[in-house]
Amino acid sequence: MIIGLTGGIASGKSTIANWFIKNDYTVIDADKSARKVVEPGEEAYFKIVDQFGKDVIAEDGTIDRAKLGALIFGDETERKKLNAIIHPAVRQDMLTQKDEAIANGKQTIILDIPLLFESKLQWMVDKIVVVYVEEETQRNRLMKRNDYTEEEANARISSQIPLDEKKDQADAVIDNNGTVDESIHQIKELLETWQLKV
Ligand SMILES: CC(C)(COP(=O)(O)OP(=O)(O)OC[C@H]1O[C@@H](n2cnc3c(N)ncnc32)[C@H](O)[C@@H]1O)[C@@H](O)C(=O)NCCC(=O)NCCS
Ligand SMILES: Nc1ncnc2c1ncn2[C@@H]1O[C@H](COP(=O)(O)OP(=O)(O)OP(=O)(O)O)[C@@H](O)[C@H]1O
Repeated sequence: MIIGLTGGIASGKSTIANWFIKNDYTVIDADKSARKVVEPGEEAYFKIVDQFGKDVIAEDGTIDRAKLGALIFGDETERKKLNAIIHPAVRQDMLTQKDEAIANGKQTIILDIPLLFESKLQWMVDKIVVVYVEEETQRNRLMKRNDYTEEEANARISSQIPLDEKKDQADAVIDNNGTVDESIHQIKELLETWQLKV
């Protein structure tokens, strides 16, 4: 079964995904693919420099993620331009990894895709799990993790579909407002219900 693991920025997807990885499940991570496809020399790298200028190149030649983030979060037009460059490459990379996992006999494959709903990728998965937190908790965790100001956190949160809306479209919801242990308990219940084998 192909599971789409989604949620919002800092809602706890990686925390849940790490539990799956520790328990030998196959997890394919869209954020990781998004980093890989913009490495120097990749097609998307050149397109980004063409589109956003040389200012977004860091001293070591890689894309300066903080600079690019400052340009696109809070500006929908710029964000759409970046998405149009990166998303097709990310999708292709994830599909390749998924096919490899299937060829290797994996029973359950978890696609960790933050923008599953925004990018309308429901077709890629059999079931959707949303990692949910209330917006205040999300903002606080994001500010703490990334050392963002409230304004920086809000720009990122408001560039995504609200978690309340995503929750309503999920096949299952992990409520991550409580402790990590409480969330893990919910995953274990889900594994039982859906009979998910490694
Ligand atoms: C703008 C970039 C360079 C900022 O990098 P940074 O290291 O600060 O953030 P990181 O990549 O770790 O993303 C953190 C989270 O931000 C959110 N996010 C990232 N990109 C976007 C976007 N285009 N729209 C809405 N939310 C986004 C996601 O929840 C993601 O998990 C980077 O996020 C990026 O390249 N974004 C475009 C690609 C993309 O959409 N990635 C998300 C999954 S495919
Ligand atoms: N149940 C929890 N209790 C307290 N802190 C938590 C909990 N779950 C996650 N966190 C913390 O909140 C932050 C965000 O979690 P995590 O990195 O897993 O989110 P994410 O959804 O993967 O984020 P992103 O989309 O930005 O990659 C991290 O600092 C993490 O340690």
